[in-house]
Amino acid sequence: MSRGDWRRLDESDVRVRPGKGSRPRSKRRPEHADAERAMVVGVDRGRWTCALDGDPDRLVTAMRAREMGRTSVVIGDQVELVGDTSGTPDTLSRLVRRADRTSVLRRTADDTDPFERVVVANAEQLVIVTALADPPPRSGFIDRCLVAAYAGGLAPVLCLTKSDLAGPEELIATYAELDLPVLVTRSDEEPTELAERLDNRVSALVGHSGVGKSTLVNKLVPDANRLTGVVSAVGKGRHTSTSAVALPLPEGGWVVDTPGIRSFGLAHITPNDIVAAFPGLAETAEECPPGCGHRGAPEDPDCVLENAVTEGLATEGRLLSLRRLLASRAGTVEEY
Ligand SMILES: Nc1nc2c(ncn2[C@@H]2O[C@H](COP(=O)(O)OP(=O)(O)OP(=O)(O)O)[C@@H](O)[C@H]2O)c(=O)[nH]1
Ligand SMILES: [Zn+2]
Repeated sequence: MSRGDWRRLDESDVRVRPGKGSRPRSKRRPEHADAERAMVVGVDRGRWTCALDGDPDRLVTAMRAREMGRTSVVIGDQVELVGDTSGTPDTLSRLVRRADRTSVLRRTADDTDPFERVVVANAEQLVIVTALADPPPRSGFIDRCLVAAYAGGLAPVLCLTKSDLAGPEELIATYAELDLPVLVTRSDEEPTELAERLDNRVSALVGHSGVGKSTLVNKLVPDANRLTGVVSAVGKGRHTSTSAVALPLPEGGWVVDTPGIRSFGLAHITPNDIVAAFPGLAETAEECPPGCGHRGAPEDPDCVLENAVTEGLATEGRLLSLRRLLASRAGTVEEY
């Protein structure tokens, strides 16, 4: 493999296989039997802020050990630390291992980075924050978030803000066939239902600027501003507002704010990745010709997904919703 090919490999695909040959020979590193588990809650220029045992009161700053190679470490990753894990200012521990991920959220390639990167790992939910007005909702954005969630292994939740300005009925109807929990909030009321859904889970929040995401985060995490500073400062001074941080919820669990993410990387996602998140339709898709895009005529005239509807495995609306998502991945739906 050439150097260029290595760069193209997403680091999350690289598995460290601890075979006999790779066992460390030095007695000074006896497989890190004393390593402590932690969750990554902040990342800033080569320093990782980690919560030991996932405890927000035991934050430690770590640097990556050389043996980690190119393995990427992002917010939400479960890692193992050795060395000084006291968390005392100006101490650094060493990050020696990263667990396999249960979910991934990728941001798109852009001018500064030509590769799609995982930016949040292991989040259980993706909360798509959309204002009902000011700015107006864009179903293209919601659809692309849904695709990223389904393909990355996160359960999507739709949070509709600013319900004092417009009603949610139309959007609720649009997504009625997707088993998508929809929560409605407004800034003059407490987001109780949302707080319950986030309780004791790791959830990523995404939304455009101005939709009221900060307003929500401040209600969910009363100390959010100070904590953002603590988590992302990591002993290096300045706080970069574009890096994602995980903020601890008062009753347990974390919300990951993603200020730097404007769009998700969907280029690597195949139609089958999306269909797999649709029980009933996924089984029928196995009867489709190889490489089927599942969008029906004219793009995929031999697609047999309609059979799922005639056989009662899925409703017509559900199939249409799936096909709308497939189209949004293909980039034929208006971009946001
Ligand atoms: N009418 C109304 N306005 C709201 C509501 N929630 C937030 N706003 C207003 O909408 C504007 C944007 O809110 P923010 O919470 O800053 O939105 P954001 O999504 O974090 O935006 P950025 O900070 O730019 O990322 C502010 O002027 C808020 O006061 C709401 O429920 N109803
Ligand atoms: Zn098909």
